[in-house]
Amino acid sequence: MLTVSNVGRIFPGGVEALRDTSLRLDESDFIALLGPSGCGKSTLLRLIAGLDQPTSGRMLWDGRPPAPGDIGFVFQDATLLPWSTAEDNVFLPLRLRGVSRSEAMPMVHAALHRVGLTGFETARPRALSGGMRMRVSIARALVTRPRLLLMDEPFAALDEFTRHKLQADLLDVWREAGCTVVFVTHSIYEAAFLARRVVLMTPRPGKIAREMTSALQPAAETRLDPAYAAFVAEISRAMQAALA
Ligand SMILES: Nc1ncnc2c1ncn2[C@@H]1O[C@H](COP(=O)(O)OP(=O)(O)OP(=O)(O)O)[C@@H](O)[C@H]1O
Repeated sequence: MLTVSNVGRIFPGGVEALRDTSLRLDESDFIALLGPSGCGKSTLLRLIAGLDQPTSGRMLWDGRPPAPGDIGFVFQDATLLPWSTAEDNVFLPLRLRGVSRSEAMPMVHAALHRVGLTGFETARPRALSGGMRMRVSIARALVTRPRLLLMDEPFAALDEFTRHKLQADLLDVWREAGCTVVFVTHSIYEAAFLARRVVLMTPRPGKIAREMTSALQPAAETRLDPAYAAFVAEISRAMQAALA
């Protein structure tokens, strides 16, 4: 889908956020960008989204470059419009593209259903829990049927129980939607649970230290699988070595 080729990003003022970074994104892949604060994860995600341009290197899309709606973005904060209902928040990206309300509603309701929010269409954000607000945010990103879903620490502010539930549900959503996911996280446990490929990044300057492939079949019960514990240990060792 996308080849990131020897990309660097130096910000005005001289901070080298990314150096010589290469990464391939395939159709239907699930990639975690894992590393400590400041290693350039968000910078790389913004470059993939086209929200920022590299200082050096190239981003090469296979076939046509993404059109509006081909990329969905989910942030740590759900960033919902507080005065709008769940339905209207999910409608927003379609409304901005000129889709009428009557044409959009079946798609909006399908997206809300996909994240388990049927029955909450007319609820406003303040009436929803943190996990439910994040579900609305994911539905809003899915409603345009993106080929690529970019997620920047979306579950970091949630409690552990809610986080585990959303992680398991995200795997179902990913399988159903068939899109490619790039998921930024600080958590080794989260990366090991979700991703097919875990990309380890290190700071100063931000770069990719190593890429690891998962042998797990991701599912809710994966957390109890000794192979999951072994993968977590393997990533921890690799991260320690990369940061040494
Ligand atoms: N717009 C900017 N201008 C200057 N420096 C920046 C800018 N954005 C990011 N940086 C710097 O680039 C480096 C990488 O930042 P980035 O946010 O990509 O890291 P990160 O791995 O996502 O960190 P975190 O996990 O804390 O979000 C950091 O040193 C950061 O301070």
